[in-house]
Amino acid sequence: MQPITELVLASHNAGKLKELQAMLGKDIRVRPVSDFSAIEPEETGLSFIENAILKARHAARVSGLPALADDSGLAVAALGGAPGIYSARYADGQGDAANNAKLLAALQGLPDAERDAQFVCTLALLRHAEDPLPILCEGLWHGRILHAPRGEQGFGYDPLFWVPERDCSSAELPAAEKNRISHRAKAMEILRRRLGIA
Ligand SMILES: O=c1nc[nH]c2c1ncn2[C@H]1C[C@H](O)[C@@H](COP(=O)(O)OP(=O)(O)OP(=O)(O)O)O1
Ligand SMILES: [Mg+2]
Repeated sequence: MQPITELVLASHNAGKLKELQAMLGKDIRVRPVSDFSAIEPEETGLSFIENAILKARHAARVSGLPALADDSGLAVAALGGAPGIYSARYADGQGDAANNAKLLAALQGLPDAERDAQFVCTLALLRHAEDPLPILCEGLWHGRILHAPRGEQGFGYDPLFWVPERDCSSAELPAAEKNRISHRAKAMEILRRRLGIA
């Protein structure tokens, strides 16, 4: 396989872009898809990986570059895996604070033992828009949903996600530490191996 030296990151999420850039930027020249197009493709897939592929395909098409997409979310056991692939749209597009408030309300009164959750990250890398064999990677990060937000780092659901192996919320982890142990870090480790830049 031809080595990849430049790629487009198929995300419009600033927090995610920052993490992906920090994880890849030293080895590969990365550019956000917003350099090429402001259009966000509709995430019509029924799985993380389908949505990752359709975002990467769109970015490859508008940029002419290899494209990496991340489709991720939070799966809460007590909610049957919700919000899952709908994590970004959980509170109907009103943003992170509304998503977090809705999640806290949905779990109100549940004890810690019933608040298990995992972050899911899927990555899809397409060498070009018609790539018939995308590189697909996934990473999971187990934790628990807090009763109130904690911490200022990160983005999305980080203030509500308790990280048992560090005894803090994921919004209390320094960025470099989150980037070593998160769902995204685990998926990225697999990708790096596949690309031969491990
Ligand atoms: O490390 C994380 N820490 C906190 N929250 C996270 C994380 N990783 C994903 N999440 C949440 C954010 C969003 O509610 C959803 C992803 O939705 P997802 O569609 O993949 O991304 P998005 O719409 O924000 O940006 P884009 O699709 O342009 O990449 O999961
Ligand atoms: Mg999205």
